[in-house]
Amino acid sequence: MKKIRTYNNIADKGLNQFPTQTYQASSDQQTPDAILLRSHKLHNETLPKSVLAVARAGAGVNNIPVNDYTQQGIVVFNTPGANANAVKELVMASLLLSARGITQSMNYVKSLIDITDDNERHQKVEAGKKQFGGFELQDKTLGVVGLGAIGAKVANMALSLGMKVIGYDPKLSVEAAWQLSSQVTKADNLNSLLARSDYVTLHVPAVESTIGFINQESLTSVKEGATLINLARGELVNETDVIHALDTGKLNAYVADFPTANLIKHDKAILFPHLGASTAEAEENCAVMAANQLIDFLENGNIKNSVNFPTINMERTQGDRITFANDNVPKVLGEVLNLLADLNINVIDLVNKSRDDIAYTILDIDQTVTPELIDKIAQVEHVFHVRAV
Ligand SMILES: NC(=O)c1ccc[n+]([C@@H]2O[C@H](COP(=O)([O-])OP(=O)(O)OC[C@H]3O[C@@H](n4cnc5c(N)ncnc54)[C@H](O)[C@@H]3O)[C@@H](O)[C@H]2O)c1
Ligand SMILES: O=C(O)CC[C@@H](O)C(=O)O
Repeated sequence: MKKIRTYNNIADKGLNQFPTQTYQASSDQQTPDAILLRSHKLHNETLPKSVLAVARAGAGVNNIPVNDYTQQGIVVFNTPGANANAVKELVMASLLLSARGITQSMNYVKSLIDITDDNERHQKVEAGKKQFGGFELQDKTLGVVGLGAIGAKVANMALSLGMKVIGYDPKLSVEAAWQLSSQVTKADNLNSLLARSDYVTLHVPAVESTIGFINQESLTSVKEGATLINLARGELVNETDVIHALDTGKLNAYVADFPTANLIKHDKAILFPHLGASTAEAEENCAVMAANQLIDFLENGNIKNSVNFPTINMERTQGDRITFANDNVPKVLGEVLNLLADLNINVIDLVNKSRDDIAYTILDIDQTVTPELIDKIAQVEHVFHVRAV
């Protein structure tokens, strides 16, 4: 029986991917083979030694100490693109909420609750609406920072709203570039995008180079009265500097998915409770993708959509399977193959892939894998994880 420890609310459709005859998936598993989670922070937790993999049902993995896990041979997965449409639609709402004073005007209407006279209400409605006059999005410029799964969808959506779109992504993958309309103008750097955009939306991961990258310095480039939308991660902005920009009018509004005490107090902050991926569809997409990636890894050793291990796949045909991970240095695979040859074990099939400092191998052999054989491979220099699959 394989065991999956869950954190957060994982969609049933995802949990149902685990066959009940062979898997137990619940929040109280003490010796799990894998972890399935959403935003729960793992930084201050010690994982049981039994854990082989951690799957994030979502995009961002900044709640997971990926580097530590890599050293322990724990494979970390995410679910690229599975919630991108949900976030894109909340960006569309963010644009409209900030352009049209929608929340403030709705609050105004609610304040008329005690008026019973239809004429009086009508007069208040007509007189009050001038406070909430807004702007149209058409012909305005949206700057999209990060053109991955979400950013590309946002850029294309904004074009269909009649906006001009500028994008900035110095690490744009070929796959992501294919998703992007040719009408998106490329900015050479962040400041050039900020200087030309009426609305700026952030769609980058929270990593060393992006944490706090919206700060006093970058905000000086921002167009006077622009709106900043941040449904990516709170850590991307220096909160004090953003609040100062709101106070001085440099920023017209800050729309964010990450409320803090200071932002909640601010009239120009429009805040959601980390709602970007909270649609039934996105939650199911993420949970199903994460569960299936875990199943394929636990049952076959295959790796798809990992953020720390190479992508690797070998179909199962015959024989017993071993997988091992090692430091990406010469001769390790050769030594393992020599060891097998010395034991008169024939290799039926083999795939070896590497990523940065890690190499990972799937081997099918013509004999039963014994604990002794696993021990012998584990003793080969630079091998740090071996498993009979
Ligand atoms: N609010 C939510 O619920 C929610 C939901 C999904 C994702 N997110 C956040 O959004 C982020 C992006 O998600 P995604 O699915 O588009 O990820 P993605 O990996 O598909 O795209 C991220 C893009 O950012 C680019 N990038 C990296 N550093 C950059 C930099 N310094 N400047 C410009 N571009 C840079 C990458 O090249 C990549 O194309 C996630 O990491 C996560 O933090 C939030
Ligand atoms: O699980 C969620 O609700 C949020 C997920 C989101 O932050 C992500 O990075 O994909």
